[in-house]
Amino acid sequence: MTAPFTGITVLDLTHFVAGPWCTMLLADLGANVIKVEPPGRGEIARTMGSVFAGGESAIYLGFNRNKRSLALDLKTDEGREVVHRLVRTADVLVHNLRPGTAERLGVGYEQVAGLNSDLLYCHISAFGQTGPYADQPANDPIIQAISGAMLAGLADGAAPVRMGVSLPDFAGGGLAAVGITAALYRRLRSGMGGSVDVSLLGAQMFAQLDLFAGRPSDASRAVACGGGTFLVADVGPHVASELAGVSRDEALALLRASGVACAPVNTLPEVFAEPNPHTVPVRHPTVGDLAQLRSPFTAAPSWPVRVAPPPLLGEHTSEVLAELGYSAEAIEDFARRGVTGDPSSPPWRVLLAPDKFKGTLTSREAADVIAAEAERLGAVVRTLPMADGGEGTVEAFGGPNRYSVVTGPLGTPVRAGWRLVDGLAVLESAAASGLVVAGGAAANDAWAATSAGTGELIREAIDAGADEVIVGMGGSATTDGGAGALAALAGYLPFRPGLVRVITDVATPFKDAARVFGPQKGADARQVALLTRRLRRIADELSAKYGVDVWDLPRSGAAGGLAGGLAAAGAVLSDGASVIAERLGLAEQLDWADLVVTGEGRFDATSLLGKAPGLVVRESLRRGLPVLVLAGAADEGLDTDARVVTLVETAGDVAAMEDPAASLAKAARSGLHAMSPTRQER
Ligand SMILES: O=C(O)[C@H](O)CO
Repeated sequence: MTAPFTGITVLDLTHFVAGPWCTMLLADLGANVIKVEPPGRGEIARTMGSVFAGGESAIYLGFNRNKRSLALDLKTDEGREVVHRLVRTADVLVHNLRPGTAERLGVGYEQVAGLNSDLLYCHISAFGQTGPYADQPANDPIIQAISGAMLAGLADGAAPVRMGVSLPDFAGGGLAAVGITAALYRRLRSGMGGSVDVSLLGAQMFAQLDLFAGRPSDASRAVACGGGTFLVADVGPHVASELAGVSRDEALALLRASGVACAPVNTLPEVFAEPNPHTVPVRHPTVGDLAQLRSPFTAAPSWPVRVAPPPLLGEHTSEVLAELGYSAEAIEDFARRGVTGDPSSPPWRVLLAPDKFKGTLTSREAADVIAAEAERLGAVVRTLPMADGGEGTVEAFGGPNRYSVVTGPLGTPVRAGWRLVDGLAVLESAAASGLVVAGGAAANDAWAATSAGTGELIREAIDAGADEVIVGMGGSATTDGGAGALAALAGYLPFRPGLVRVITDVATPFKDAARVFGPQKGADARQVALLTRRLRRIADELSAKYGVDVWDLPRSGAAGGLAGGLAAAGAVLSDGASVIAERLGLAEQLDWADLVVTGEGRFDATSLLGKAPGLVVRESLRRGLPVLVLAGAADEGLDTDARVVTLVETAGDVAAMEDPAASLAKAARSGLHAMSPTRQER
C-alpha cells in the first residue's frame, strides 16, 4: 500500500506558515514536495521566531518535514528556466506570495498555465483575488483583527488580544490542502487542471463559524485550583470554590471519578508531558533528535507514514536538478554563479571515489549512500566509484550493457554482464569465474574451478568487434593458471598486440597464486601444494608454447594465474586501480575537488600499497587535498594523513554487517561533518 499522494509532485513556493503548512499536509500524505527557496538565506521562516536549534528556527522546523529543498534564485533567467521546467513536471504549484510577486518572478497563473495544462495552481492570499483589499498585503494579526477574532470571547470594551494560535494561517493552509485534494480528484475524473484560491480571511471566517453563531465563550469555565493553576470543567460556583482549596491533580481526580468532563489548563511543557503520543522523533542532521508533531490522520487500512526531517537549505538542489535533466557541469555552474548557491560562500566540492565494501555494498551503492549525506551538508558532489580489476570493474566503467551465458567456475552456466562501448570491451573474471559465483569458499572446488567462462567472454568481445578488451582480474574461484580460458580461446591466440589488456587487483607472481590466494578459495595445505605444482607445469607449457616465462612475472598470479596465462598469449598486464583511475579521469576530478572520500570493506596496509582506495588517498594527498576514508574496519596505527572513520566504531560491528548502508551513512555523516568547512556553525 502506498501513501495517498504518492506520485504527486508539488512545486512549493510558499513561506512562513500558511503555505508551508498546506504543503506539509500534502507531503505527509506522500506527495513529492519540492520547496523552492532563495539561495543563501532560504525562506523567511528559517530566520524568524525566537527559538533556534542547529542553525534552524523552530517555525521552519515545524512546517517543513518530508519536503526537499531546492535553493534557486527566481530573479535570474536561469532560475526562472529551472522553475518552468519544474512546472512542466509538477502536478500542483502552491504559493502564498504577496500580490503581484508571483507575476514578477514569472510564476503567475497566466505565465505557467500554458506550460502544463494538467497543473493545479493554488494561491493562498490574504484577501482573495477580488474585492477591495485584494492587492493589500496582510499577515495573521491583520486577519485576526479584521475577522473579529481579536475580540472573540472578550467582555465589551476590553482591549483586543491576538489569539496565541495563528488560526488564520492554519485554517488557510488546511483548507488550501482540501481545495487541492478536491481539484486533484476533479482532474482524475475530468482531466482538467486549473486553479484553487484560498484567502486567509475567508478561511478564518469559516473557522470561527461558532462565533457568528453566537456560541457563548464560556470563559467562566476556567476554574482556579491551588498553587495558581487552572482547570476547565463544567461545574457550578459551589464546586468551583471547593476546588480552589485543593491541588489541580486532586481536583482533576475528583472530577474524573465523578464523570465530569475536565482538563488541566496546561502550560506548553505540560502539554508534552501528557501521556498521549502526539509527537514522533526524527533525526535532523544539524539539530540532532527532533520531535515532530504527529500527523493526526490514521486510516484503515493504513498507509505508510513517513517522517523525514525538514531539509537543510538547498539540501536536494543537485538531486532535483539532475532529475530535471541538468548535467553535473550545469549544476555546478549554477551553484558557482549564485543561481542555486550562495554567491558569498563558494560550493563545497566533494569527490566520492570509494571501492566496493566487499560482500556488502558495491562501489556504486557506497558512493550513493555517501552522496546523500554529503548533499545534506550542502556539498556539491561528484561520484567516481572505483575498482581494482576484481568485482565492480565493469560497474566502474559504467555497468554492463551486454550479457552472455558462459561456463561458470564449477561448470554450471552463468549469465555474466560485460560492456562494449565505442570499441572498448570491459569484462571481469569475477563475473564469469568468480568465487561469489561459485558460492563462496565452502562451496568451491579449488582444484576443479575453471577460468573457461572468462575465456568465453573474451571471445564474445572479440567476435562483437571490440578493438580493445580490458579484462579485470580478481575475486576469482580459480587457480588453473588460465588453462580453462586459453582452451576456450583456441583459434583466437596469440592475441594481436594491443588487443587485450589484463588489469589485476594484486601484483602477486604466478608462482605464489596458490599459496597466497588458494586458502581463501577453499584450498587446504595439501591442495595448495598440488595447485602450486600444477601451476609450475602450466608455466612450463606456456613458456614452451609462447616463449614467455610467467613464473616470476609480477601480477601474473592474479585470478589464480589466469593473468599469467593471458599474458603469455599476448595480453598486457597492468595495475587495475591505476588503469581504472586513469580511464575514469581521476586526476581531473581531483583537480575539481575540495575534499575526497574513498573507502572499502577493510582498510589496511595493503590498501595503502596497491588498492584503489590507497591510490585515491595517495593522489589526493599529493595534491594537498584532505581525504576521508570510510571503511568497514581498519588496522590500528596506519601510516596515513587521511582521516579514517570506520563503520565498526561509529555503528558497531553487528550493525556494520547487518545494515551496511545505514552504518555507512552514519560513518559518512560523522566523517563529513568533522571535515565540513562550516562545521563550527553547525
Ligand atoms: O582472484 C584472485 O585470485 C585474487 O583476487 C587475486 O587476484
